Amino acid sequence: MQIEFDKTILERYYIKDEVGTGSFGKVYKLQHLTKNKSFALKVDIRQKGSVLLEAKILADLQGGVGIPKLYKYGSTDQFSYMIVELLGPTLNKLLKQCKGKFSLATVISIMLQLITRIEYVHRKGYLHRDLKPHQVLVGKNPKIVYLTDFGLARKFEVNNYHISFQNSCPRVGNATFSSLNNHSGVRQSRRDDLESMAYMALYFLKGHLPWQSTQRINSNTKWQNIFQIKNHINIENLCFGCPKEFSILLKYCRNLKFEEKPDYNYIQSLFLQIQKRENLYESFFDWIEDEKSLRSPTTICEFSQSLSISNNIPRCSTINVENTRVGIKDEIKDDMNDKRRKKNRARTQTQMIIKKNKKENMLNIDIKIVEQGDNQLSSKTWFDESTYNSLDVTPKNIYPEIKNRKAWSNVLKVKKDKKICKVF
Ligand SMILES: Nc1ncnc2c1ncn2[C@@H]1O[C@H](COP(=O)(O)OP(=O)(O)OP(=O)(O)O)[C@@H](O)[C@H]1O
Repeated sequence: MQIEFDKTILERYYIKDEVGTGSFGKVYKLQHLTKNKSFALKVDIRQKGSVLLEAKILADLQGGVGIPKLYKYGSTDQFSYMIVELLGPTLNKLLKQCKGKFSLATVISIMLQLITRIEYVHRKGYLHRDLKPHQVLVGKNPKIVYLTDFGLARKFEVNNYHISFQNSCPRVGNATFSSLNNHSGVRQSRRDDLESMAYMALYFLKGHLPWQSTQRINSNTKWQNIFQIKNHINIENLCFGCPKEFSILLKYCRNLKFEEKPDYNYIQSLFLQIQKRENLYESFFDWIEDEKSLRSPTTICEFSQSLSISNNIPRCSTINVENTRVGIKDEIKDDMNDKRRKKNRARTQTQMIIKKNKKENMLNIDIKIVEQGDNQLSSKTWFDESTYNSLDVTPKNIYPEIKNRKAWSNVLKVKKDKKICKVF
């Protein structure tokens, strides 16, 4: 359908490009004729008034951080529309740009903001009911994420009364990120938004959810197939490879009662816990250019050594320990102010790959020191012999499962390019 835009909406604006399409309509970039200002125009071509309903909800939500500003809404003979703040790409688009996965630091930075957005919407008495990566967009400031598309949002609290429990309700929203209760026809409440949020966190970190399929099937079959997998998969298997807090979060969301107010601070604290433990940046986004360069590590040196072992090493495995603290020589430490020291530490990673060669009863240790981004101290200065000697790596860090310290009684020295690495 070709839209003839009404002059009364557009007398001061012109439409530049289409910036998105959804199931209810299209979104265009709108440019002011004289001022250098752009907006987004969301148009409901099916004339069902869904954009008007969304605009009214958005009007109620105005003032929250990460909630798009609403400028105007109304309808013409042909369509209803709203003019809102023009935002940047969706997280789904950014995920594709970042090769299908976000780093742990980025996932946490996103989730810390998203939980605040959801809490805000809930505080205003609304449920979003359709959370997915397409609905989260970055703003002009690419470090701020916005929650959008309130087309399916509804009140869960009217005159301070929580809506009543119901089952046999029609499913609402999208199947991939839907809560189990929504799949089963249970009326949505705050807990369902949070369960969707937990699936988003997993999706961002792993790049895929086990129930996602590229098969073209009708909507009903899709909902059913997804439910089958989502309902039967063990949470630990689903969260395999992610920090333990991801499974704790999902269990927490699934155990919330229908009317229960989620503990948003607790959820925040789970993510902050990971951030602290893994020594991650507080606000890190893979899609920001200079942060991208930080993500492409430069290998400074690699060592390999085989160690004869007679003890029982629990199992043959490869362990990649990232973000291990790397010691810095004292005089270099003195040169650095606190901020720089923190930055340098966060930008350096020691990766240790430990493989047990079962047949020969040998333990192969590969140590790789990588530096992320540029440092004021060049890698040559930084990684001299004494720096290697001060590597703060303990067997426990390297391989926590090794109980018998005898296996490590030998100090392992690895010589390569006249540099010495000492692993205690
Ligand atoms: N304010 C905005 N600024 C820039 N692009 C936007 C904005 N709002 C939406 N978009 C783009 O338009 C797309 C569709 O918008 P939206 O999700 O609001 O439409 P919808 O019809 O409700 O979609 P859905 O099928 O997801 O319910 C978004 O995925 C996004 O790419």
